[in-house]
Amino acid sequence: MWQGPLAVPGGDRQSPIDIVVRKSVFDSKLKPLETEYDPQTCQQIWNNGYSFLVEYDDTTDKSTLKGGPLQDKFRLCQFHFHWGESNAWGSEHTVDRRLFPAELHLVHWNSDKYSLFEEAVMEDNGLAVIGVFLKVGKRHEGLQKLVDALPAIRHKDSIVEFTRFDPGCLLPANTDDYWTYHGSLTTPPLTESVTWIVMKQHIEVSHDQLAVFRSLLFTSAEEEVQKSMVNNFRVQQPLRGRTVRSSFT
Ligand SMILES: CN(C)c1nnc([C@H](N)S(N)(=O)=O)s1
Ligand SMILES: [Zn+2]
Repeated sequence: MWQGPLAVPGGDRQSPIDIVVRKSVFDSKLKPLETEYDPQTCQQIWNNGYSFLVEYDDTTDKSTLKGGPLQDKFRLCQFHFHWGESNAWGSEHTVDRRLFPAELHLVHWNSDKYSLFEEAVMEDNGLAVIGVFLKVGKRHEGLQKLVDALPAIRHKDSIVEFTRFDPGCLLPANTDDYWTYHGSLTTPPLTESVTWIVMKQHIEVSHDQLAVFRSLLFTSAEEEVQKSMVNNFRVQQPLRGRTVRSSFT
């Protein structure tokens, strides 16, 4: 799995973490999430050599997240996944040390306070990422359009147009129950600017759909040795005294 700098100098709010359920603190002030995603803002899907990203037009407040633990409105800029080479592991966060085969991240930035992602990524309250665990089970009909696009971006730096995709179809039925804590991006620049919102309820995808994720490559078309894009997750980081709050008892 991707390690990168094991620790960020002075980093005391790194992600991902293990969510110890019995140590999470119920907070009745936590509101339900409010997502408003416009499928028309979906632009392209590309392989960045770590994962594959579906990118949205974030020049206006058309696809937004508010509510939950957030005080401001956040704009969706992209979503991506982390997964393992086997169904036994692959997620970045764990729940009482339980690993899931994959994890979806929907990345948003604070458009009430900042005018660009690049600005927001440096600020404490700059980003909000929704994490959703994936389990292997029945086929996810909404995911299939995305799975069908993956062979076209097999290699690092390949990109294709990808439009009219509603990321809301990837959220679990129940988005009221979540854990939230202050952490960081899990790939470089690892900046400690993320309010994490990890869904309690997972979504199901089929074994075959997940197998297509694993057919992607870390390597570009020019490289002699092709490496399967698997285990693109960071290991859990120390909690360093942080409290994980829950929106449910
Ligand atoms: C620059 N952006 C949007 C990101 N940088 N790192 C990201 C990580 N993949 S994660 N897992 O969202 O922290 S997302
Ligand atoms: Zn991620």
